[in-house]
Amino acid sequence: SISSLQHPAAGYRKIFETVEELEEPIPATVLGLIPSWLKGSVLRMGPGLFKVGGEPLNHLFDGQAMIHKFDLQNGGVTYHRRFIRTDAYVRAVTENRVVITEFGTAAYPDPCRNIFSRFFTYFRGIEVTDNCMVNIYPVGEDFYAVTETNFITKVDPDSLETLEKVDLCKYLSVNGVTAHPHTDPDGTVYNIGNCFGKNMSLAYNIVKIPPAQEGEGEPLEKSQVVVQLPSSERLKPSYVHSFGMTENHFVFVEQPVKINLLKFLSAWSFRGATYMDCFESNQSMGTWFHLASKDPAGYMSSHKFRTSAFNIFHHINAYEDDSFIVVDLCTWKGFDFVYNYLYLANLKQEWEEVKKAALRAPQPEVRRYVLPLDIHKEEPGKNLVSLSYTTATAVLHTDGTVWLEPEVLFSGPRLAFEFPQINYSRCSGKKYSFAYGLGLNHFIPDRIVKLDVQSRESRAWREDGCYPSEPLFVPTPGARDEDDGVLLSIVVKPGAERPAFLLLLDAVELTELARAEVDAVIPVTLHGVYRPA
Ligand SMILES: CCC[C@@H](CCO)COc1cccc([C@H](O)CCN)c1
Ligand SMILES: [Fe+2]
Repeated sequence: SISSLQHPAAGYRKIFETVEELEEPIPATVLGLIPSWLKGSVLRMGPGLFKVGGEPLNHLFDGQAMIHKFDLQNGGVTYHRRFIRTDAYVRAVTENRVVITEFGTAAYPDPCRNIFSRFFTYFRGIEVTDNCMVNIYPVGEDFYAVTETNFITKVDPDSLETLEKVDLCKYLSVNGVTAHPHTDPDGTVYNIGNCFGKNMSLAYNIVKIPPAQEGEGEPLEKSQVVVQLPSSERLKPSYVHSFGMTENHFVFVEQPVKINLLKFLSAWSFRGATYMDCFESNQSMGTWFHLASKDPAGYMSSHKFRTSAFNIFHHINAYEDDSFIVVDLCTWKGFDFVYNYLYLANLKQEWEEVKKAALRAPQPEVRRYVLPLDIHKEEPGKNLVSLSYTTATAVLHTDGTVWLEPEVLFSGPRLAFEFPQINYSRCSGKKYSFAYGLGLNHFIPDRIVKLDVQSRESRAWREDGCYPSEPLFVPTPGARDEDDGVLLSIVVKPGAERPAFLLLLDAVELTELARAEVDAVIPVTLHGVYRPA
């Protein structure tokens, strides 16, 4: 069965190894039939260089950013990839050492500098990284490759050339924004980010970038902070990876994984400090849910939702039903930071070791939380959720907080449904039925999963020795059904004659339509976007 997938050969190591960029796109060998309407590009970001100056980069999120593109047209497919010319990449390659501190790897002091200049470098803060290896998304007519800091990089989605490094601090008071923005049908882009501003009590800013107007210049010039949300702890804001957005509300889940600002903002980049060193777990707060109205934008301070501790990276979807907000999440139970288990040395161990390490990690679970909007006239102690189709509960306490208990939509021993995707243009912020995800088996990606969030049934695609990526859903033009479309995933099959392919699955049955094989290994990719031709 699916749950007993084993990887004794440890083929997964291959997706964490350095590859070279391509000078020109290469042709793919297509097996099967690509739907004639499927014309466009799959664009994905991930780490491509895992070693600098002979030294390994330590963490999954340290590798230097590489952009990947599969072009589909007239049934033919080509593959291209380039390193993004970030400061982090260019300076590392030029100086043959890690110059910019990455998420889990500290910059090496410049051996050529004398003791005095090294001493003063010691006292300047770390140069924030622009290593945009996490996602790529459109803002107006432009495409940006991003990480979660204040630097985003404009790229050419056809040639894959690096165009411009943009500092969001020029436009917004944020220290960074997530790699998971939401986009309205009109093209308005929303995001959330930490703001280590003046009094540090308003710690999370929701930002809005208006749609591109003809001849109106740079949409980023017109971006603005629309909501400020308070931090549960003044000097320790939570790490935020994504957020929820319904038709009328924003949902922010404040997790007990905190950024220690005294460490993060400290003047000195103390010996070999990295971003990972600045995290700590709050072992008592549990997890808080915050709501804000969208238009007019405003924080809803009287809605204080509390539940037990979990890590949250990816929201699946959120929507309003009656006077409730339904929030579907990929959670990891407990306050221990899941990223502690994502060091490359861990992920590249023998399979038995990988399984042992995952035993101690937070356990994954897809959960549905239901937040009541009307909580004033109710008496404490009663379950306020009256939606017929969910067992999630919400109980008002005498202190004015509302305690939430979830409904579990998917759970398996160290089997995560992660990197969730939906039919976004049709269902984002609305009641929906289907979520597609990457199945992580003790953190190793080895399945593509479809979850029916109504029936709680799931089905999976897998193949021996294959390691897929996050699946992107592309709706069939003019489709009637929500799941009428194609799933696109980059699959690595180490040792095969053509060791990587773009897999095209029918999204209804998860049956294979086609695969476009290339004579190249493709390292792990985190997130991406399908760009119709
Ligand atoms: C102390 C953490 C600071 C926050 C930014 C401040 O808002 C995260 O900063 C980074 C830095 C480097 C790579 C990343 C990756 O995006 C993570 C995984 N997606 C995040
Ligand atoms: Fe993510």
